[in-house]
Amino acid sequence: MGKHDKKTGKGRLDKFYRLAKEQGYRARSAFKLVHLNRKYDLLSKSKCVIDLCAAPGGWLQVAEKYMPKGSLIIGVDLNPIKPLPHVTTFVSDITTPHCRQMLKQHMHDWKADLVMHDGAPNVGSAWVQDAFTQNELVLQSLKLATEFLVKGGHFVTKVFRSQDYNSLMWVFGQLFKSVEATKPPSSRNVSAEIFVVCRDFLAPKHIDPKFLDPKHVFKDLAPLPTSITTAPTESSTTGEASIAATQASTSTAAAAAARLAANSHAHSNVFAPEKKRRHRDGYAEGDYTLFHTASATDFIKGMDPVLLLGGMNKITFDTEEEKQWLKSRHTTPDIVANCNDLKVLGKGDFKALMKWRLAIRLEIGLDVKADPTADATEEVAIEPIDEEEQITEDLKRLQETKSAKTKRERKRANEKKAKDLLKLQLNMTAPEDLDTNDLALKGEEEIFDLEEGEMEAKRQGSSSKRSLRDIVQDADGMDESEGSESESDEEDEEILDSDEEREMKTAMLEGELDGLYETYKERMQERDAKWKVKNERNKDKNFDAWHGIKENSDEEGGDDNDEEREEDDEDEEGGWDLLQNKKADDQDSDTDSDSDADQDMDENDEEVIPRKAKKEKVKKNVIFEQPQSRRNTSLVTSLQEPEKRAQMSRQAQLWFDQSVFKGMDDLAALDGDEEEEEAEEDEDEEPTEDEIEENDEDEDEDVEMDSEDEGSSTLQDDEDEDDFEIVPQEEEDDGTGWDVDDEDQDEVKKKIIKDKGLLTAEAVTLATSLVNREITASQLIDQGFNKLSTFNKDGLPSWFLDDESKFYKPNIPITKEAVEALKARQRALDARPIKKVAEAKQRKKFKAVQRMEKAKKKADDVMGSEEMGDGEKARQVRRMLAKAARGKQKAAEKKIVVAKGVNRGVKGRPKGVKGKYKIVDSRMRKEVRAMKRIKKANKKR
Ligand SMILES: C[S@@+](CC[C@H](N)C(=O)[O-])C[C@H]1O[C@@H](n2cnc3c(N)ncnc32)[C@H](O)[C@@H]1O
Repeated sequence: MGKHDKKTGKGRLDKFYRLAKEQGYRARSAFKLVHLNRKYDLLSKSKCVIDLCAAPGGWLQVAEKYMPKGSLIIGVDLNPIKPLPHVTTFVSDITTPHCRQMLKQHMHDWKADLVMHDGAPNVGSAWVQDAFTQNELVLQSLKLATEFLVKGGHFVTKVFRSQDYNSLMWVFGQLFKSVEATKPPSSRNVSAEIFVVCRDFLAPKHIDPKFLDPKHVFKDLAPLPTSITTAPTESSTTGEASIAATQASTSTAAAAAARLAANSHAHSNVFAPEKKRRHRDGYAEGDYTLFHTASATDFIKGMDPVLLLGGMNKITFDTEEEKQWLKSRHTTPDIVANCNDLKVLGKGDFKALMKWRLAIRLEIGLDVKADPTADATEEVAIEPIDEEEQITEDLKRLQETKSAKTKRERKRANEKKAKDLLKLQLNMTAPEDLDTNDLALKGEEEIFDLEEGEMEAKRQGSSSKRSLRDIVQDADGMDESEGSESESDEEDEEILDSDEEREMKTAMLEGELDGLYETYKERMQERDAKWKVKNERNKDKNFDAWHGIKENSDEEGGDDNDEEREEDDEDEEGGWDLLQNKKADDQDSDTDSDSDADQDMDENDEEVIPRKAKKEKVKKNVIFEQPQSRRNTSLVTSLQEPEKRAQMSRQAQLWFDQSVFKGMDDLAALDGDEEEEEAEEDEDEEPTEDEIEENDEDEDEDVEMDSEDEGSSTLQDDEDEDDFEIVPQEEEDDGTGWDVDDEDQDEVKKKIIKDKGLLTAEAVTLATSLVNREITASQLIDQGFNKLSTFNKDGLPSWFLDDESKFYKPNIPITKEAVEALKARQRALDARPIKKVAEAKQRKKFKAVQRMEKAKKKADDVMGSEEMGDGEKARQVRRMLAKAARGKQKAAEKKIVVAKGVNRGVKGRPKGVKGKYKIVDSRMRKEVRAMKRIKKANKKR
């Protein structure tokens, strides 16, 4: 623990500290005398100087330096002063007669021209000597000065500003002609010290001793106690003896406490010790010491330990009891050190002292440790409540928990739904993968029924992951079991296990899912124009230009196309259409039973429903509630509705579900022509029963049909049926196909490659390997026959095929070089605006031709001239042609240099300007600009 922080306040090692070091002074305070001497010229005329409180001898050094040679310089201090040349020093207390004696001895009846006093209670090692206050010291030094000063001599003293400062000044004024207080620049601002320079000692014959008696000069000065004791605390249980002792010192303690209380910094000194405070108000009244001690008893038993810590310098352990505390286990060496020097403590140290105080107080029984458990018991004491209140409380709590749980679950479900929807939109999942709950997105009826199904499935303890088909089947079973418990299990199994049933339901669900997928596609299409492009690309059955020639050869291609068509047909039949067919079959076969069932159903709504009839009813429930008029119609008709509805947006569904639209079966009728057409197209896409039959019959023929005819073949049928004039569509060709036998196709592709070059990295890679003979054409063709070229799409749903088309394609090797080459070309293309470049080129070319024409004419003239010789003519013509070929050189730009300031009027090339230049005057430039502005403004008018 250092006494001062070397970076702040008093401890700051400032420039005078360094200067003193540099100049060999023993203390930085030497500069104070240097400055005083500079101001008052005290030393040069002095032959004898007494320095009171001179250690370590800085002032003595200065005196020796500035005083005339052979002067008598005497220094006295409590501390010994290292010998200095031409300086006499001795150790003494200036307040004692010994000092006076010694001075007399050294002065040999001489009188001093200057008495200096720079004394202060020692803040270093001599704390014990701090019995004197600063001003007492001053008065003592003045006393010695009056004794040893010559008439007209000077007295310089250090004073600390306080309420007694004026008294001191008055006394000085009585004894000296001139008294001046000053603060030399070397005196730190943080210090309250000032220097009083008393010049021209009057040397009165008789000086009233009262002038130099502190008791009279400092009238209100109360004798300062060395120990300050505060009144005992109420809780204190000290013995009678200590009370008596305390009472004895009460008067002095009260005075001291009052002084301490006046010092408003005391508390802040403890709570924020890092903040150095100035004593702006000077010293507390009657307190002229800088060092205060307090006994440990005061601290431990006192009422305001913080005030004590903030105002005192030291805590002492003098009494027996206090010495016992030193032996306590709580009194660590740190605590002792802290007590020794309170002024240097930090917040942590003060805290530690306060803790220590508490511990000692507990030890000696001044305080009683509070029982935390007792307090706690008191705090948590709850008044008994009656049973009813208890129940209400419990219920409330339960409700809160339940609602929180429901909220959480709902939130989770919503999040899941949103995620699944997103997945579906991003094509990351198939509608099939969705939870039945997610079908809420597709239509109300479906939600209701399928959720019911799933719930029932759960109830029955079926496996957690079940397909929709299972759920629907279970739903069937459920209703049956609900409707008639008397039905035998065997019968149930008969129904559920029926292959026909299963197939039908599978087909139905697949149909639904296809429908949903179509809706999704439409939504995507609406939203994203790019999707359309992608979709169109995906429609390309050849995948890409590199699928091989299999699909493009006439024979194979024909087959393949037919296959595709068949696949398409089957796709169309798959799911929804298949379901329709099956249903039609069912209808044929089960007409009687169905009609019976229908009848039964109509008649006995509430009664036990016969098996078949119930089954039918369940089916309807699963799909959606139909209007009465439609109930008796076939399932084919009934299932068309959900698809149509599924194609509607959810908002539209809600809209048309309003009562106003009830009875309007054909919602398409409400839409515009466009939608009608769409509906018709849909119908086209979904062949009716008859069409399917016809298609089946014509299957063989179809297989043999050309690819060109294929598009129209089915359409032709439609045409017959629907009286539509179907314009056979040209086969879509984006030029990426690879039909080697097709002359025209080949031409088209060649043209594209010629115009645009190879457009894909795969193409460039393959072309490069062909050119470099790394692969032959036949090898390339052979590679076309791979597992990917026989992609069997039978029975695969369209969403799957769409998805597959993205990834199910041959992996054509791509080289880095090919990619780089393409990129470079693209960059080059991007870099130039093609049209403008072409135009510029043409212009350039045209001008060059014109120049050459001109040159030719001139050359003719030259050749025709008779004045020139052949050699000269040849030279002339060569030069002219060369000039024409070179074209007009751009005239070198002229630099405009504005001459400003001193450069105005300077002639010749300006500094640092190369090439052609023109010097202009700034005024001229301004004028020209102004003219232009005016011209422009006039034009506007
Ligand atoms: C700030 S120092 C003086 C520095 C000195 N002027 C110098 O330039 O080296 C104050 C000195 O006063 C001394 N002092 C304090 N009380 C004293 C006393 N009663 N008698 C003698 N010297 C005393 C201290 O010992 C201390 O050395």
